[in-house]
Amino acid sequence: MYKKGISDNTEARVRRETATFYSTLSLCHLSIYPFRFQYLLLLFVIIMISVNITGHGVFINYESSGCCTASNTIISKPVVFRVNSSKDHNNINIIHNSGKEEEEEEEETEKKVIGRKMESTLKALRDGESVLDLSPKSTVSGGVEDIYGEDRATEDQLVTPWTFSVASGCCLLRDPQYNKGLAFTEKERDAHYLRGLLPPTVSTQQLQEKKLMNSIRQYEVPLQKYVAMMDLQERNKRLFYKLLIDNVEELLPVVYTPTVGEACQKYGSIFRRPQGLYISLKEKGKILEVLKNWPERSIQVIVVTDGERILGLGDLGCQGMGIPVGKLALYTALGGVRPSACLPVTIDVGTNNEKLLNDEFYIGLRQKRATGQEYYELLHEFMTAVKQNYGEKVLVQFEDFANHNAFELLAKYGTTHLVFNDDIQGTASVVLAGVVAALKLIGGTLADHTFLFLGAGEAGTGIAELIALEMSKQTIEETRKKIWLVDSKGLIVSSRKNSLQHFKKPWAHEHEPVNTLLEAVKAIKPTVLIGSSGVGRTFTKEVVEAMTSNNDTPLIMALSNPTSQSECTAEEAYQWSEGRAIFASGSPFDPVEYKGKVYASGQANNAYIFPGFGLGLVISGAIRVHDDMLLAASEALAKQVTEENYKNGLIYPPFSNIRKISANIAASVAAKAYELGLATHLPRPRNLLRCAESCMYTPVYRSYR
Ligand SMILES: NC(=O)C1=CN([C@@H]2O[C@H](COP(=O)(O)OP(=O)(O)OC[C@H]3O[C@@H](n4cnc5c(N)ncnc54)[C@H](OP(=O)(O)O)[C@@H]3O)[C@@H](O)[C@H]2O)C=CC1
Ligand SMILES: CC(=O)C(=O)O
Ligand SMILES: [Mg+2]
Repeated sequence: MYKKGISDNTEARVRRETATFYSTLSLCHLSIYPFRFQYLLLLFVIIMISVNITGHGVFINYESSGCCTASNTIISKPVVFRVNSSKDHNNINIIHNSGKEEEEEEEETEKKVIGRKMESTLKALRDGESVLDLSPKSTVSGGVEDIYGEDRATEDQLVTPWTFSVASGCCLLRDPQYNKGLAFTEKERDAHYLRGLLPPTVSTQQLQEKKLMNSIRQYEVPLQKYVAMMDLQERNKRLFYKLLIDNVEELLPVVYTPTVGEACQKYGSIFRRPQGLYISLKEKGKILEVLKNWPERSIQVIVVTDGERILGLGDLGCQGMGIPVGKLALYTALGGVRPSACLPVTIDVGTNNEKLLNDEFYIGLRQKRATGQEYYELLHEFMTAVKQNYGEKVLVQFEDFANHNAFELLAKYGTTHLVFNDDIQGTASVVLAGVVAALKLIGGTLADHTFLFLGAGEAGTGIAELIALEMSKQTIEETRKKIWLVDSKGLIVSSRKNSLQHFKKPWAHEHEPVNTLLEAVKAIKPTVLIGSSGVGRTFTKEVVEAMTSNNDTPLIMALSNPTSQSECTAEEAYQWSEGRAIFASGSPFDPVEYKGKVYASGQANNAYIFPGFGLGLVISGAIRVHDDMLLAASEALAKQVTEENYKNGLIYPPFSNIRKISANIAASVAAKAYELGLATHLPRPRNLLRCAESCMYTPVYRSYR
């Protein structure tokens, strides 16, 4: 209903916005003020045209467009504010279309009132104070506070700071952003033409949550739970995020690894409605237009995959979409980035997965993967269009690309865009945090330990590099010597140097060739063993026993996802090490009982890092990612591990605290961005932690007038 075209020219945009405006407001309860409405409508259309014609680039979508009728913020005519909440709080440009002298005085008063409200809110933001009005009285349909509530707190783009309209009737019930289902009050049912469309009961969000959790728990098959959660996300976003936040430990394995892996494998069959943008070779030359088809304008985080290395499941082509969708759900639930600022993207250049190519339900391009120039041209067009459409500060997270492209894309766009590779950098940060935390249990400093990796790809070499960087208070070449990696051809040693991919070369140390992991463990005698091969059950009994015979407390991290690809299970790690191993894994395992003692293992997953990391970039307005920010995130995470966690053998804090953890990570990342001169939201808020907390999206229902 809101999408009327994809053309980017001014005329089409005005047409589209005008149509949007009509269709939205025609559903509102504006008939109470018929006169005013027509007058406002006319003024609004004039503003839209003048603003577009004058090239101010103002683009108001249905969500942020509004009228004053439902508001008590004393605005009697449309005024469009250009606000940069970060750079210059006093510099609020007001673009209006008055020209009527008799209204000027009234307008001046309005501007002052709104200006004062905005200034106080911005000052609160700057000082790191809460700007949230989470009282049940807060409204969607009116009030400057709403605009600067957590939904908009991280924005520095154009806003209309009074009301934004919400559709009525069936349209409202079908709009997942505003739908509250049975929780619409009697008053709202009257005001928004919902009478008869809902059964008489008025529910609370808490009761809805209880009911849904009950029904999700009835499903025994994880994929059914996944589909139920996706259904909810498409029906009622606030309830979806409330469930996810309040039941994070239970639902993370449903919307994320391991279940998301199975969902991607079967995505063709379970696909219902688009959850993100599909950009295929067919869209070459038109990617900017495709981006404009997405209903949200104010995007802050994009997670993009080309589907070639989905978890440890290999090439799933276009069906990899489940990954960006899942990662962004975590950006919101765990990191507080508002859902409308998140955009999942799948780049479809074909697939080399024969099974999918022959699957009649496959949803992607039915061709072999494009490579070389064709591939890089499409990616380049995408990266250029992203910056053009969303600006310099949109974060692009590369996810689950194969390593032959991942390193190159990161290096290429790291200097021109705000990019982050979760598999290389996020994983490195979370593992470094775990290792640093584990030092309390296994003793020594980082430099005292010897590391052996099974898997020398994105995750393996990314982690190795960050550990080396952390230690490189000495020289990095020296510290690298304590880190060894095994790939599918055995231990990476200097005699293999000529045939190695570039990212493996720094790890080719002097040593005779070693073919197997077990031989490598015996030869290198690592104190820390990290699995990032994507191949399950490779930490065999012999390997774990060899680690245990060399170390009192071996640190064993089986990072590969999903659970089927984990290098060993928690049960195996504790049994084979006779309860001595400190164990963490990429996908979660239930606690294990061994000889009367219960062992709870940690989840070494980049989900601890990327949501808070991204939030830190957003609140500081960072324009580039720097390795020191990864170290800062890692340190912030390690600091969240409590004595009690250590006592239980845990090297990560529980996910149930993830919002607090993310806020701390965000504050540290933002602090580093300011320190490095990479932040653009100036002046720097005095209290970054409070600022981060204030900006986090909270999915409680708003009341609508
Ligand atoms: N827990 C977490 O947060 C994360 C977990 N992961 C998981 O880590 C795994 C790997 O990801 P990533 O590094 O990006 O993948 P890559 O494809 O980049 O790397 C895989 C590496 O494993 C090696 N390998 C494959 N099979 C074997 C084998 N049988 N024996 C020894 N080495 C082998 C490959 O060797 P070669 O180069 O010779 O082919 C390659 O070096 C995946 O399962 C992924 O889900 C990834 C990111 C985050
Ligand atoms: C967790 C993650 O990013 C991966 O397994 O690829
Ligand atoms: Mg990944």
